[in-house]
Amino acid sequence: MIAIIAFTAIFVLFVYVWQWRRRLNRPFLSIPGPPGLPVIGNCHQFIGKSSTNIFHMLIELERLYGSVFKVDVATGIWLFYMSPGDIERIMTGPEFDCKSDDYDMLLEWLGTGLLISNGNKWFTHRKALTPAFHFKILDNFVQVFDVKSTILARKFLSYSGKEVWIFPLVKLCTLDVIVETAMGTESNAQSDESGYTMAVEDISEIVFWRMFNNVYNTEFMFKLSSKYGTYKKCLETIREFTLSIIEKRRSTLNVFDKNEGKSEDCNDSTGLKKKMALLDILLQTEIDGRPLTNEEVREEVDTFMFAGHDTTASAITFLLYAMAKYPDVQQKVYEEAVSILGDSIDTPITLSALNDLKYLDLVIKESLRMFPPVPYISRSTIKEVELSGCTIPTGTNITVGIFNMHHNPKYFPDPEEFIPERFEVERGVEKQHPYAYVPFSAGGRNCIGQKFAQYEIKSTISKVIRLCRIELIRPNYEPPLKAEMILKPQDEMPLRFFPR
Ligand code: HEM
Repeated sequence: MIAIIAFTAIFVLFVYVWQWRRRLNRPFLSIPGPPGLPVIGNCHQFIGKSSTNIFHMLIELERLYGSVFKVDVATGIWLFYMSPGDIERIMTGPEFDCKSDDYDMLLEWLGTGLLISNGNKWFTHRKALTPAFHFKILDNFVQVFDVKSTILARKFLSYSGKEVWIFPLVKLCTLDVIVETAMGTESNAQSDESGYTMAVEDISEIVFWRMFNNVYNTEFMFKLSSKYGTYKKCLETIREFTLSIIEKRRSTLNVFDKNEGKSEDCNDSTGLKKKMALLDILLQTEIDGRPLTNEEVREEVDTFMFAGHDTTASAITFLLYAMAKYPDVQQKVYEEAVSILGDSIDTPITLSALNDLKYLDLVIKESLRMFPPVPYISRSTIKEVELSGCTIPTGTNITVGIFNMHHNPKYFPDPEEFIPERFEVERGVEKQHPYAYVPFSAGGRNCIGQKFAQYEIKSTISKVIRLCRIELIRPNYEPPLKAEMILKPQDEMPLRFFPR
């Protein structure tokens, strides 16, 4: 009797789930995608897969199904878009302005900082924080970029031509930069080997693993998993580091107040504080008619620390690799850097000199095309929308494949060849479709740190290249890639550096 009741209950549940999933799938019938199983959809295809495997699966799915496809993750359908027309719609349409559910996995770490927040909170914070990236402010940061990249270049040379795993070293450098600029706090991560970057590395991997693993999607199951302990430890390390930075800056500002403004941070003739840090805005400005709470400050600091160091580290790492792989490009970058900045690395760099490095601009663009630091971004529809001939219901998760689009031969002929000249104005590759090349995203939710990143990358590369000649560890070495939230070299990118 009990067996019959249990069997009937399971059967009813199965029919219910099956019907519910049929309704869920109905709007997307015209969109192609890999065949799935009746109740779990494509979930089983992601279980046990590493971030490298998942990245390759997404590339393969695009090859099989084209630039629009779906993946059935049992609790919903994920739509993937990889053509410029659709991406223009998604990046500029207010109905796509909301971040998708998978960003929820970041909530405990980043809170609702600028990257994840939506609606009024996002709008007011974005407006208040935009001045922290004003041209005049960036001008003050160039000196920090310069000092920190000199330390990095000297570290590379200290390996005397032996193999160096550059990604961890570059991350420490970009961490120093973001802490000393945006947070206005002295940082020596390159000499003190901060545990922060390792914690970010581990937590990013865990968060990505959860995004594609439906079993551990729920809090309850995640807490039972073997990764939960590491996750909590990482959070603790990150939190401790962030709070110490906020505390240090608060004390500096208190001293500044007591000295009635007589400090290194005095106003200059433009009326902007000479070293007004993003953190100062967070600590001193009223948003929505009130100061930010400690938790709101912490969320933004965590957000900017992460978004501002891991992305630029990825960009610089792949650029150094590209120059090692293409010695003729490296030579041209070197010659331009010496002709504009001189060969003495002690001469301070200026923003206007960086603007004159035109060939380096092309090389950076090409590297961000081939290796976009943010390979995928996700949104959720806030109302029913038409996209690519399909009516998409409210609350559907949509992923934009920046990496895939940047490698599409239709928009970038010979996409696997490194050709900086394709970005020359006369060739007009960017004009062909303005949304075919979007390493910093576009529209209202584009990267607030784009200019900051571009100057930091330019400053770092022009410094390293004037001090070092870069070589691959062996001819034709190709780094295996992994894509979590950030595109990374799976093996930490080994390269060799020799003095000029
Ligand atoms: C090469 C370096 C960088 C790249 C390729 C990059 C790329 C991007 C992309 C694609 C987005 C959109 C993300 C999404 O929609 O989910 C974004 C957003 C963002 N980026 Fe960057 N980023 C870089 C550097 C930086 C830096 C240096 C900072 C801070 C100093 C920064 C801060 C942010 C923030 C706060 C957002 C969220 C903006 C918003 O939603 O209003 N990024 N970035």
